[in-house]
Amino acid sequence: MSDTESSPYRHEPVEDWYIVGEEIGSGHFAVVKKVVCKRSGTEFAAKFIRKKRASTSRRGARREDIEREISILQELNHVNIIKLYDIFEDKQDVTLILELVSGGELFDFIAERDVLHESEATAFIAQVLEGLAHMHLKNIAHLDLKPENILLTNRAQAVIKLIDFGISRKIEDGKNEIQMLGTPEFVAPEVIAYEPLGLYTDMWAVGVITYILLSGCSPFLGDNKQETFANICAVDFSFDDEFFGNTSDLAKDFIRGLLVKHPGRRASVTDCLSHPWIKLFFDERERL
Ligand SMILES: COc1cc(-c2ccc3ncc(-c4cccc([C@@H](O)NCCN(C)C)c4)n3n2)ccc1O
Repeated sequence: MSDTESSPYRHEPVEDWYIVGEEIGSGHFAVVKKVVCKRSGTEFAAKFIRKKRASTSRRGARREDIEREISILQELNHVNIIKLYDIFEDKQDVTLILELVSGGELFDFIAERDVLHESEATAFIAQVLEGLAHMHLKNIAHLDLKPENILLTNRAQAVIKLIDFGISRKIEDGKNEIQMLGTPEFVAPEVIAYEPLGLYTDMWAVGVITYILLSGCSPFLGDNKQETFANICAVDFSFDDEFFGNTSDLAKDFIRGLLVKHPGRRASVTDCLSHPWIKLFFDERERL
């Protein structure tokens, strides 16, 4: 019996239930399209994941990777994490029906603004931390956190949504021997050193993202991947006055607590949520 026939996913054609629209994005072995539910008229995002056809093929996603991403999405339920509503499967794709997020990527928001005010940055980072806290409580690490994988519901009072759980993992007994690579600019030293990854690997990426939000610069980016990796392993970063001259000491302290080589000494998501720089955001939200 083929995988398709025995799988628990819906085997009707997606097109029977959804009007498939424009492509809104793409990732590894997947394209994301806007779709409209024929019955309700509601818009969703559909992630069409191309399946590997033969074990020797280099194209397509492995079944165990698809099933792992689905299992992780099914376990998560948080306002800052993309919601999974339905799953279809046919001969060539597994298709995830997901909530549609219309404000684009944080990456583009930063590019348009160059730098953000600290209050804007804390508003984004606090929500990333709340989504991560939900994941880390379930021992799930994202492992590919970067501005392209943080979407905004709108550009005004933006709610952020974490996406792309394609390399996410359940972390058993605090670490995982998986060998994998996220995006060079955002990977932690343990990823480069092929040492065990953990929830702490996400926290390094939060430090890099915060640094970028406040300065428009990437702390470790070199002229090539090797140089970037060398900068990361040396934890070679600084708060150049040209970009951080007006940044608070609290913000720099928050970043310093995350860009720490030893995973055991790196700030956890709980440490970050109680950091004074982030507490300012929550106190303000309480007050309003
Ligand atoms: C759950 O995993 C994913 C969800 C999505 C997703 C879900 C809902 C949704 N609403 C709007 C969008 C959207 C809008 C613009 C660009 C992208 C995205 O493809 N860019 C992310 C790039 N990333 C995968 C490196 C996605 N999405 N994307 C995209 C990739 C994923 O791996």
